[in-house]
Amino acid sequence: MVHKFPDDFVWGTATAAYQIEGAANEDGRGESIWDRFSHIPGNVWNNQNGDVACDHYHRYKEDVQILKEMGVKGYRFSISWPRVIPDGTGKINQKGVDFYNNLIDELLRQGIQPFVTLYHWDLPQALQDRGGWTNRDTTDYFAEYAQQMFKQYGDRVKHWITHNEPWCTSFLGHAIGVHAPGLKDFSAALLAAHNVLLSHGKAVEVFRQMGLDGKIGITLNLTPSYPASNSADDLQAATISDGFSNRWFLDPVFKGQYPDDMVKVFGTFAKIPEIQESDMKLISSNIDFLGINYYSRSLVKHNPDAQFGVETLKPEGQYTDMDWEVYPQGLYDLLLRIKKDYGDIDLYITENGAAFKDVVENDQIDDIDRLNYLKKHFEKAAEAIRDGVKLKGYFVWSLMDNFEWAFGYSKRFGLIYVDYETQRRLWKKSARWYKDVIANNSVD
Ligand SMILES: N=[N+]=NCCCCNC(=O)[C@@H]1[C@H]2[C@H](O)[C@@H](O)[C@H](O)[C@@H](CO)[C@@H]12
Repeated sequence: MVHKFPDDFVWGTATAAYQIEGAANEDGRGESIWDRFSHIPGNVWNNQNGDVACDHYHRYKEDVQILKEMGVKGYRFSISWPRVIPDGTGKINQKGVDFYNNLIDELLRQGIQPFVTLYHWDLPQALQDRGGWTNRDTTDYFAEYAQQMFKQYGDRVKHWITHNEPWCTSFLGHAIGVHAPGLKDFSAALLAAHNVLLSHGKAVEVFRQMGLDGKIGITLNLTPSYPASNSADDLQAATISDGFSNRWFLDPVFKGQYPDDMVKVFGTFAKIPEIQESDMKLISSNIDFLGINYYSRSLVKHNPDAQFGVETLKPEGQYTDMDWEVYPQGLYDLLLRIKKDYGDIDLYITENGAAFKDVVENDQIDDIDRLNYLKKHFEKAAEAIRDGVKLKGYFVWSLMDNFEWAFGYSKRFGLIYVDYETQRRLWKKSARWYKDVIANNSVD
């Protein structure tokens, strides 16, 4: 069966600064928390780091040429805050600003719409030294940074994403500790989450005040949670899992309040952040679209000995190299749920993709697992659009293999294979297939 997409559907790919740029100590770039974190032995697989990565800082024209050949309509990338404002506040680094000017102009020359993420986890270390996201002042520094970026690029960039995955920024970085800055303090994580959301609201306010022609939103990683049975305990476990993964961020952004049930759950063992009068109004400032990063689902059951009384299961089925279950139905269910519970707002899949082990034979990479993963998820996206969801675009994670955070370069998500020894880019089978999907605007 052929799944057709709307004529103006934005097919694209996504990347992030720290994962692809390299040039970590070049042209005035300041240190980020990921530079610091990745250089501490033990934090990243094989003690790898983003010092060079895909050398995109020097190879961006070649990479934009690949985007052009792929026929993408949009390209989602992030700006490295410490590359443009090395100390996080104050002085601008013109060479850093020029890099993104050149990248944006190159994309527009090739007829590709830039979708810009302001924060994709690489906080300037100078701000971390003052408390980072646990310091409320950082929300003002973020608004200052956002204003500068709107001023520099707002004439050409028409889609802005304030934050990428506040859940990861907060919980992986401040509670679980596997991401920068590597804290293991749940109260700090809740405070960080609040300040990240508040900084989002302040950036939206600045964007509106500047009267820019464009749209602004936020990207949330959302994980639909399913109960292992219909028992009251398992249903409650799924509700708590949904609260932790999804509603802790969706409710403030769209309803201007934290979910009561989760305030009670978290309040039993952590400090709920102090909320000032205008905070929730700012956090729930009207946005133009929601970016959704979808990878997989959670299947859960009640277990009194597990965290929050929730045990995550590993059902039979196919798993990616990240050990994430392949579950396309979760994308459909998630999209319909967002529309039902949070409103009929424009949606973009700002990330979806899969890591599988790639084998190179005669410069060919037959990544049929990744191709089939994408095919199944595209089909579910088409069904959601058919059933009334305003899905406006889909960005595959990722354009190319890159630095996969604590997994280093051991996990490959790219449509394009990167040989890190030579920096050669090789089209995988999935990339050639994606080019055809875009050309036909349909999945067969
Ligand atoms: N509840 N819960 N669980 C949350 C589980 C975290 C899932 N990881 C992501 O969403 C990250 C996102 C990131 O933007 C990108 O920079 C990463 O490279 C990809 C691939 O890893 C994905």
